[in-house]
Amino acid sequence: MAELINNTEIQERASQLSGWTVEGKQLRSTRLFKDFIEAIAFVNKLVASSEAAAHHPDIEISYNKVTLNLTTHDAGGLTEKDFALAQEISTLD
Ligand SMILES: C[C@H](O)[C@H](O)[C@H]1CNC2=NC(N)=NC(=O)C2=N1
Repeated sequence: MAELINNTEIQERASQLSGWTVEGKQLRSTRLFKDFIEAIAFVNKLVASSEAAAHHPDIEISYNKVTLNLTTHDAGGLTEKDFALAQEISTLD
């Protein structure tokens, strides 16, 4: 099982991530798009990286707004898996 990252390191790692905040035991990112079609296109781009990592964001879609939440369920908090996937998602348009 992936190891939990301690709070000090979480803050440090999160400060190096663009567009993500720590909310409780989750990493959260909200992205705004032109419309629903662009929002869904972005969500589709998440499939390949999420499947490759065997790690998947929880996704909220509200018209042109996509909110992603990452946590590691079996570890009960944030692990390297969350930061690695968040970093990769940050590189997507
Ligand atoms: C067996 C499989 O790897 C697990 O259920 C994975 C799938 N995707 C996951 N995604 C996320 N975000 N957290 C998890 O703990 C998780 N667990």
